Amino acid sequence: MAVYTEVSDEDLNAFVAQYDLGGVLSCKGIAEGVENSNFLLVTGKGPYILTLYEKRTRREDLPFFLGLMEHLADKGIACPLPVQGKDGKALRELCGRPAVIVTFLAGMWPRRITPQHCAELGPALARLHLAVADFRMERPNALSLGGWKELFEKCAPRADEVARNLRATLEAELAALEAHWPRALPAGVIHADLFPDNVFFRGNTLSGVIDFYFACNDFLVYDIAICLNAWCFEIDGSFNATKARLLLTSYQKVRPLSKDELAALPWLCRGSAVRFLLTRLYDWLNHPPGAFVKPKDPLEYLRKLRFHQTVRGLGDYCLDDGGSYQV
Ligand SMILES: Nc1ncnc2c1ncn2[C@@H]1O[C@H](COP(=O)(O)OP(=O)(O)O)[C@@H](O)[C@H]1O
Ligand SMILES: N[C@@H](CCOP(=O)(O)O)C(=O)O
Repeated sequence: MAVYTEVSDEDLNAFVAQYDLGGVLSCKGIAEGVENSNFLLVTGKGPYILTLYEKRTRREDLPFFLGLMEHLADKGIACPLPVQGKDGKALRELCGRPAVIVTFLAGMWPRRITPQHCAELGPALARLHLAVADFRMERPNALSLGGWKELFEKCAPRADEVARNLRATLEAELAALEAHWPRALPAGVIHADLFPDNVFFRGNTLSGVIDFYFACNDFLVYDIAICLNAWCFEIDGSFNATKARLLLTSYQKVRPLSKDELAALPWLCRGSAVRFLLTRLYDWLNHPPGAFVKPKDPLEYLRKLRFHQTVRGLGDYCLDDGGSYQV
C-alpha cells in the first residue's frame, strides 16, 4: 500500500494544530497510489487528504504543483485545494518529509471504463487545458525524450529479463521517436498522468481530478495521447475506437484540435506508451522485495506500443468515420 512513512499520533496532532481545522478525529493510510504516502484525515472540520511527499517527488517542484492546484481550483476546476495553515503556508514538514493537507474530493474512480466515462473525460481535460493558459509557473517535462533515454540506459542491461528483445525494441523505438517527435504544437501545462485512478466520478458524471504530481509543460495534445492509452484499451489489449472517438469529439467541443495536433497523435501515442513502459520497467526492475506497493505491469504498455506501431495515420484508429471531428 502507498504509505511509506508512518506518522505517530503525537507528530500528527502537533502538525494538525498548525491549521485551523479542529482536532484530529481519525487518520487512516490509503492503500491506493504509488508515489507518495497518503492518509484520509478527518478533523473537526471534516475529511481531508494528508500527503507526505516521498523521494520521487522533488521538493523544488512542490510550489509548482501546489500553485497549479490553487490556480485550477480558482478557475472552477474540481481538484484538491492545498489548505493553508494559520501562518498562511500550505507546504510544511512532517516526519522529515515535505507534507500538505489538501481538500477531500468526493467520488470514486471508475474500475470499469465505459464510453460514457470517456465522453466526460474529454471536456474535463479540455477545460483544464484552457484553465492553465494564464498559469505563469513552468516545469519542463522531465519524462519526455531526454528523460526516456536516461531511463532506458538504466534499464537496458536487464530489459530482456522482462520480455524477449525488449532492449532492442526500445532502442529502435527511441530512435524513431527522436526522428518523428513534433517540434511545434500548442503547448501549456498538462496533467501528464490522467489515468482512470486519478479521475473521480459520481455516477456517470465526472466529479474531480487528482494527482497533479507529474504535471508539466508540454504539448497539450500529448495529454490526449496519454488518455487514449490509459482509457481506450480493453483488458484483452484491443483498442476501443468508440471510446477514443468519444474522448476526442467531446474534447473538441471545448477546445478544437488543429490539423497538426491531430496528425501528431499517432507519434504522441507511441511516445506516451514508451514513457509509461519505461517508468514501469524501471520500477519493476528496482522493486525492493517485500515492498508494499505492487509494481505496475510494464508489458501492458509494450502491447499498447506495438499496436500504435502498426498505425500509419488517424484512419487506422478508425476515428475518422462519421466526420464527427476535424482532421
Ligand atoms: N483530494 C483527494 N480527495 C479524495 N481522495 C484522494 C484525494 N487525493 C488522493 N486521494 C486518494 O488517495 C489515493 C492516492 O492518491 P494519488 O494522488 O493518486 O497518490 P500517488 O501520487 O501517491 O500515486 C487516490 O486513489 C484516492 O483514493
Ligand atoms: N499512472 C502511472 C503510475 C503513477 O501512479 P499514480 O498513482 O501516481 O497515478 C502508471 O500507470 O504507470
